[in-house]
Amino acid sequence: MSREQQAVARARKAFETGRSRPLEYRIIQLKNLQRLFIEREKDISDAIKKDLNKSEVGTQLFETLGLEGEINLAIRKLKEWAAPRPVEKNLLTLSDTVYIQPEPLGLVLIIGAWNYPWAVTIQPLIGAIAAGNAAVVKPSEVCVHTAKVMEDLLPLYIDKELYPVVTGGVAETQELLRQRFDYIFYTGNGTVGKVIMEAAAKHLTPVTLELGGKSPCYIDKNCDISIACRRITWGKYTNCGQTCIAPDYILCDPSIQDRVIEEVKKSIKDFYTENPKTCPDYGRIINQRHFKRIMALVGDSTVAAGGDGDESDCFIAPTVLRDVKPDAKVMQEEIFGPILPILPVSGLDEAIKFINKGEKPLALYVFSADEKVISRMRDETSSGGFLANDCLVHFSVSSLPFGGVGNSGMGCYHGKFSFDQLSHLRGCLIKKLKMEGVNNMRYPPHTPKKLGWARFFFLTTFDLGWAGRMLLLALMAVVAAFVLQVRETQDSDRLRSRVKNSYLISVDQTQQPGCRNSSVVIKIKVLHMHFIYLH
Ligand SMILES: NC(=O)c1ccc[n+]([C@@H]2O[C@H](COP(=O)([O-])OP(=O)(O)OC[C@H]3O[C@@H](n4cnc5c(N)ncnc54)[C@H](O)[C@@H]3O)[C@@H](O)[C@H]2O)c1
Ligand SMILES: CC(C)=CCC/C(C)=C/CC/C(C)=C/C=O
Repeated sequence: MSREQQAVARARKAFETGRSRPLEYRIIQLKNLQRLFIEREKDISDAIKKDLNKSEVGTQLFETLGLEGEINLAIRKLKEWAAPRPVEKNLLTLSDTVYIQPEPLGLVLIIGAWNYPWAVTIQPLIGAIAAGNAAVVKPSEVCVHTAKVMEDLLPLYIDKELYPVVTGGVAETQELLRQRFDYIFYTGNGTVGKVIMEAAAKHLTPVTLELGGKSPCYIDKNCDISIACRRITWGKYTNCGQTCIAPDYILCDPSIQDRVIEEVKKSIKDFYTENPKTCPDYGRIINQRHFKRIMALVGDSTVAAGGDGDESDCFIAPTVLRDVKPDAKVMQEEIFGPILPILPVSGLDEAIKFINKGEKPLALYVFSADEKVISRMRDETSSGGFLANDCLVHFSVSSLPFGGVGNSGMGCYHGKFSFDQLSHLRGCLIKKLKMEGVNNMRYPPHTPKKLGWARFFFLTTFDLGWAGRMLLLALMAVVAAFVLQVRETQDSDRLRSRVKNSYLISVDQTQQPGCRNSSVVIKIKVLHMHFIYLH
């Protein structure tokens, strides 16, 4: 058996023991993971410094802080998320117990990317643990030092059989992909995303694909350009542009292009000093392959700021390109580096048209003081996430689903969305072996009269509204009081047992059953009614 097969087999066996299921066990694992981030902060940031030249504070701000928040949330909410979720009922199931019971999927494969190696690998793991699964964790081999730290540290803190770390590159990942999983959660580029989906299809394994793409950023004339550019500069050059939701390019009116360039340059200086190369908060390109790829994108456009690089140090200066044409090299792929092209457009209409010609992006940014501009941009385009007047911060909001649409991915996570994504939401209906008469309408022989009853029971909906619900509650209270009184005052055992067990809905229809639009009078004689949920 290969190393990958062994890890998968062990994790599957551990899942089958059932120990990942109790909520207490999940919470212990989450707390242990929390402890890892507190106790091993230095190991984590030293490795990321070597991989991506992120500062210690930067690593906490962009990677571990969010993870700690997600762990806290999962611990606090787990009981609520994992509890049965009562649902509305129809007439036919009024006396049944009807609910959604989240259950673990089984064994999950998590394949992480290199650009935020902890955030994008451990955040799905938090969801997998919370949902009661086992999970094989495959960090990106591109972050050599971080992958090693993850491989060394995770088994010291969390159940190493349930949540093994498998390191390696393409060959190892493909060996993993030949195994059977119950879910695959992949973060990375779309080309590999297709490889993942193909492998998953062989076992009918469902997938989440967290991909990337070109996230547009429209700056309206009607906005505070200085503030807009400060926020865009932060969103673009954080982690040297290697952020899945970084604003990829700017669309703006030609009349504000010069001002935008000046303001971006000013913010670059404010954030990263006159010499970003020596600034501890300015990152590096992950490797020389990506360095060459990014530098080659600049060639056929006009540089307005930066443009220089040092291959030996994987340094590329924060760069702005002006008057960029849609067919320029930099517009043909996700940049994933510190290059910010500006494409002049005549206004909102042209910006929307341009965005809609491309693939659906992971994020879409609009800067405007005009709410109508923001609404039009939102309503006339599609993207994984949508932000007005800021960049990136939606990633930090656990109550928002994070994920792509179309070419930018499928599925979503964060907070409860991670829990739901990695759970099976099992529909449950618990009936009693009583009231068999009600079922006659569905048993042969099928007749038009029975169909009429079935129509009524299936199609009648309770759209009571707030006042109606209050009225029904009051009615139930009266009924309950009546039942109690009956129980107290009637001595007869015979009568008492009849009251306890009877539950009758009698229906008088003013027209023949089977006719549409029949007006219906329902007389409810309820003596023992069990509502799990009254929405
Ligand atoms: N949506 C998100 O949340 C998100 C987050 C981070 C990055 N991204 C996107 O990821 C991309 C950058 O990541 P990347 O793809 O360069 O990361 P990467 O090279 O680290 O690859 C990601 C994972 O895929 C595996 N892999 C690579 N080639 C493979 C193959 N041929 N077969 C099987 N597995 C293979 C790697 O081992 C790695 O674990 C960008 O497009 C970025 O936008 C998206
Ligand atoms: C610090 C605040 C407010 C937000 C963090 C935004 C950010 C840069 C998150 C990282 C997003 C991420 C993992 C992207 C993947 O490529």
